[in-house]
Amino acid sequence: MTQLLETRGVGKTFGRVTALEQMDLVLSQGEVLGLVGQNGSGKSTLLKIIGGLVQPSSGEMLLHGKPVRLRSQSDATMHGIGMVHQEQSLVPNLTVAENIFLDKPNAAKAHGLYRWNRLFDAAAAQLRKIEIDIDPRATVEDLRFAQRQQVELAKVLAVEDLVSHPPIILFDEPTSVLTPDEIRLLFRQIERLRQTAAIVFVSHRLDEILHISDRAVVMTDGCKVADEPVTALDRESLYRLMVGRQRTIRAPRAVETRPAESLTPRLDVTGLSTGRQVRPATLAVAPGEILGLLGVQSSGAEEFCRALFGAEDDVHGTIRLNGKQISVTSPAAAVQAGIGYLPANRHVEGMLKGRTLVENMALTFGLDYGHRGMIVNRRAERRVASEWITRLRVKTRSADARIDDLSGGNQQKVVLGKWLLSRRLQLLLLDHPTRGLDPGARDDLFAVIRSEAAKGLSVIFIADTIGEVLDLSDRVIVMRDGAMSAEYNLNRGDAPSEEDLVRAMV
Ligand SMILES: Nc1ncnc2c1ncn2[C@@H]1O[C@H](COP(=O)(O)OP(=O)(O)OP(=O)(O)O)[C@@H](O)[C@H]1O
Repeated sequence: MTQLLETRGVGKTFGRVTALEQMDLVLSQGEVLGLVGQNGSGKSTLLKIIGGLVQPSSGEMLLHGKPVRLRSQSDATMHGIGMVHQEQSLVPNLTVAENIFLDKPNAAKAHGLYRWNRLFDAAAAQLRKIEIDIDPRATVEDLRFAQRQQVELAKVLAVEDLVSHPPIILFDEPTSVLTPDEIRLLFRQIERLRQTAAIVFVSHRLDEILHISDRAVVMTDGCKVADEPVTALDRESLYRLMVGRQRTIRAPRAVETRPAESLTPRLDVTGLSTGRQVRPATLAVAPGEILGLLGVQSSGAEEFCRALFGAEDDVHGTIRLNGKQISVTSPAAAVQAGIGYLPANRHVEGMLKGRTLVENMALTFGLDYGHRGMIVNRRAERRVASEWITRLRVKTRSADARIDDLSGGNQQKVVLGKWLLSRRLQLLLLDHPTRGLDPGARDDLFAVIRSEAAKGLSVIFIADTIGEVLDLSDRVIVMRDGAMSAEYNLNRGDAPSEEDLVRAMV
């Protein structure tokens, strides 16, 4: 196999934080390298260095055997290195075609100006290449999230046609926001690319790593701790290498530990509908119950949760919390009533950028720890935030670090902590809470949710996978086309097969 890229002793420090240490890695043409590691272990940093976005603090990189210094992302692009980011990198008010060629300075241009027809034709060819039917003239902000993700892929894969040598394509957790169909399409592209390119694929889903990769590299605290062909690995051994401990298998919750049904429901919803996607729904959730919602995208599950949080327009129906009717006209009203919501898109809705971990965590319920009326007790806030930072194993140098400086998965934990530290929280709505979490962190999160539920917190959660729903929930409701299509009470012994659930979903 031809060696395309080599990193020799590459390291990166951010102030006092060492993100990457002495990384030696070889990438060859025709191979898919699966990169795994706990949240904050340095995977994104390594990818960003290879992709030209971050400059290493030490070590060197060789491309086709020659030392190279990549000064920017477009420098990397011109060397045939493309990267699909965890967050989308498109410019919303430009067309699809402009976005695809934005970082390719000379494409479809004459005297520095676009030749529009040529640009649109070239973009159409790139979209066709990856079997995507999107108008290259459309403005990106008018596209749905999933379509934007596809444009992102087209943009990156356009580097194939830019260089005469084999490209290097980096995927940083590409599947966490994709539906199963979109993942299949992505994997088809990776199989096609495998013929010519070298690929690095980061995912927290170990099954995906084992399925698509030839080799797996495991990182811990910025160091490479294993580099093995996937044929020598299975789910368990990969988990152990990553997390450093064996998986704890959940003991089934005994039925009698569940709250009696005669209790006033924590949440009682009658005829709740939203103008666009949810048809009138009636449901009750008991105190301490964990209800899993399953559905394909556009099933209405997300909108249902957002409606409960006052974040949807045109909501009808009645919502009772602990028997009392409440009017959830805005997220502020929902918070006031004791309802929390972890959004799937934490970067847009969940996080205060530029602020510290404590500020983010104390944002909503800081006043719970105030004394003498409205005066906030900063010391108490800090103490409680620090307790949750420890409990959720957030990897940070300090509670006063800026949230921006944390890895994606650790940011997710902070946004969740913001709700969990509340003393008044009655109902927590979790929209894809495990997105971006490594498998160990996911198990930790489930343990925390179970323990809070045992203390009485009611939880409704939308999971990434059927396995997660079955793992965490007491009861599962499947939604299809805005209505509830099936219900299974796992604590009462219902044991739906994956096939049952999929049938109810589609
Ligand atoms: N710009 C930055 N400033 C300060 N620290 C940073 C910065 N970027 C990353 N770090 C730190 O470097 C370490 C590695 O982060 P990185 O994002 O590479 O982890 P990761 O393995 O990709 O994590 P995740 O799985 O959560 O995405 C973390 O401790 C993170 O806080």
